[in-house]
Amino acid sequence: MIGRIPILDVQPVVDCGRWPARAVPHETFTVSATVFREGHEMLGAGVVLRDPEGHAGPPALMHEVTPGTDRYAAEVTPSSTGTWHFRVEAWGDPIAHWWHDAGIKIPRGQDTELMLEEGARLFERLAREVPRAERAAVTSVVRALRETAIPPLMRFEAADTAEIHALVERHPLREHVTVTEWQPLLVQRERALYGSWYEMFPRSEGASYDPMGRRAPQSGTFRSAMKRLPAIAEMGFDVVYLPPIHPIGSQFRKGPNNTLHAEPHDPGSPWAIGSEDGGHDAIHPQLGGFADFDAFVDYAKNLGMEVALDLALQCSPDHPWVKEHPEWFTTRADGSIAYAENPPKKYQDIYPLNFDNDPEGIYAEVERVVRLWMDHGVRIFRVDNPHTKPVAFWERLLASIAETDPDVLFLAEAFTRPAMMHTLAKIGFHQSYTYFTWRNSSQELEEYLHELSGPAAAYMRPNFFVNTPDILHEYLQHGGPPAFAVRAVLASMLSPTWGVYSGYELFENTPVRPGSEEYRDSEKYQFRPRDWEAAEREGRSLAPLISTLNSLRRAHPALRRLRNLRFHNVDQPELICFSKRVPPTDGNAAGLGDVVLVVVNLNPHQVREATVHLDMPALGLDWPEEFVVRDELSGGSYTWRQSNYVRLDPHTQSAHIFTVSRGES
Ligand SMILES: O=P(O)(O)O[C@H]1O[C@H](CO)[C@@H](O[C@H]2O[C@H](CO)[C@@H](O)[C@H](O)[C@H]2O)[C@H](O)[C@H]1O
Repeated sequence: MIGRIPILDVQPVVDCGRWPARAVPHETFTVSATVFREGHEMLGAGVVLRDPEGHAGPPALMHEVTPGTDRYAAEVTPSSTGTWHFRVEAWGDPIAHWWHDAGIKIPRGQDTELMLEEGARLFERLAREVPRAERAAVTSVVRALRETAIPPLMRFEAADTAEIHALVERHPLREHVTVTEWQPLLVQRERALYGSWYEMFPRSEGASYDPMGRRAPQSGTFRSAMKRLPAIAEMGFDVVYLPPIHPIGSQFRKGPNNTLHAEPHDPGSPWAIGSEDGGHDAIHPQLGGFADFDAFVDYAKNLGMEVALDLALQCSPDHPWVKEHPEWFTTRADGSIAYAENPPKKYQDIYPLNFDNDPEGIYAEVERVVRLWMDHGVRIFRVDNPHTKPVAFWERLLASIAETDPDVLFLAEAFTRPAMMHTLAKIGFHQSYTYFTWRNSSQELEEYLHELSGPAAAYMRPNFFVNTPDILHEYLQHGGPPAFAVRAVLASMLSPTWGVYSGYELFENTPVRPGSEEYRDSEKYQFRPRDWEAAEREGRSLAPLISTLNSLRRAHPALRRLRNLRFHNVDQPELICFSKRVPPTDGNAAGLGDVVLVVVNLNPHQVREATVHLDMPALGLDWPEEFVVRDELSGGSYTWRQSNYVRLDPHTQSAHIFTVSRGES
């Protein structure tokens, strides 16, 4: 049944409530619904949040988003992790109705005494419902409405003050209260939404590699890779993500630059998991043992970082599962097993698992493997190609892990069609890789970010990697250091979670061949030691900018959110302008809260100038106001207004990152 006051189309509700909407603690989000009623009686609506212990808070009053649309909205903020619920309540609002009618009739002398007495009775009812401390204010309104010695308009005005409106807003007199179903809201730890990721191959750190091939290369180890961790922490990263660390197969091992022939000393792709040394539950002997891995994880933790591990469910032909469980693979008519593919890419060094041959056996083994790494301190998994495995498998695995360990997070690396990407997020993946690397123009970025920060943000959280070992976009290949700076600013300011694959800070930009997005001499197939210190010493490093970006993200709560992203108009297509704001939480209505405003020249070669036209309310400002912007990259301060001139030269500074205040410049 529809209910006394119709409430329709409640948002955010994911697939009719089949899966919960998501948030992190203290993340404010909007609940909206279409609410209306018969006739011209007035109504009120509110959102009630119920915490994981079952305590429901007072309704957050909803307001009509645009007059005449019947679409109401309120912002709510869960305070802790766990399974919350929310519902929308609507009610007839007789006092609002009386205010409206009395405000028209009394000044005109129509039904004056009748209207005043009806008002007095409504406030009498209200006096019985408000908390004791507020009662006196209400009864004084009742007395004033009945004070016949005073002119009627003054009696009405006594009931129409800002204080009384605020009191009624806090404690509305509600009739015909109608409620929706409780809708699920899963509140997960902050890192599910916000974090800075750094991808590194531990085998490259401390490796020796002679490009002339005179000496056999030597792998780095967890112990040598640990030496790199302080510099990563120094750049402000929160998560160190390691590609697979397991033994690597030798059959069909790939050689340098993805060739199909490997010399005996070639290390192979880390994603070709499994050899006689073990499979997904083992560590590559060249990296060290479990004690070394544990030491790496502990050291990262001491530096304030978490270690994320790759979960790539595939096997080299030498993986123990191939011998022990031949039924887990698809055998062809000639007895062979087809290699894996993600068309047009060919992975000749690995076999895919067939999840339908022994679903229970594979499930049990994968859960065992995941829990084993969890026991070694891994609380984040980057899942390789989840879209090539059954969705139901992931839903079961992620639910089972969440039941015992809700802090364990999974990032989906699924570059595929929207239906699959969105569904993986809905069924439990905490984060998703995105198409950010391929969105470079202002129009592409705005359209894509509208999608990600709009309704999809209720269940899908983007991770904006600027590059990966597989993706060196042509913008980086041809744009020089300014292109690297631009993309780092965009990723770190647009998305609460962003990531960098090592070498980015050294502006590595050589593709294996023209037109390819693969790196030349890719670390996927060979060791790649780098001289980080020399690069920094000689000013050939983006590390200082990355540190600044990450420290701004830590200092500004607005940057740790997604749903608060707003774009502003610029009269030059190669400039983009956007802002993020978190309003004040201390009730200081005059304060702006935390506001960051970013302007970027997307052209890495040429100066661009433009006028930026700001959406002032999005910044918490009135249209005619002047305000102060401080550029956190250059240190300069300017007085700005709604329209402002901007000039950005990629060879000196491609972006302004402004913090906004009403203070002095
Ligand atoms: O298929 P994607 O583009 O999403 O890439 C991911 O998965 C690949 C397969 O695991 C992985 O590819 C790398 O490992 C393969 C197996 O060893 C190898 O054949 C490929 O040449 C190598 O690129 C890719 O790195 C990963 O991001």
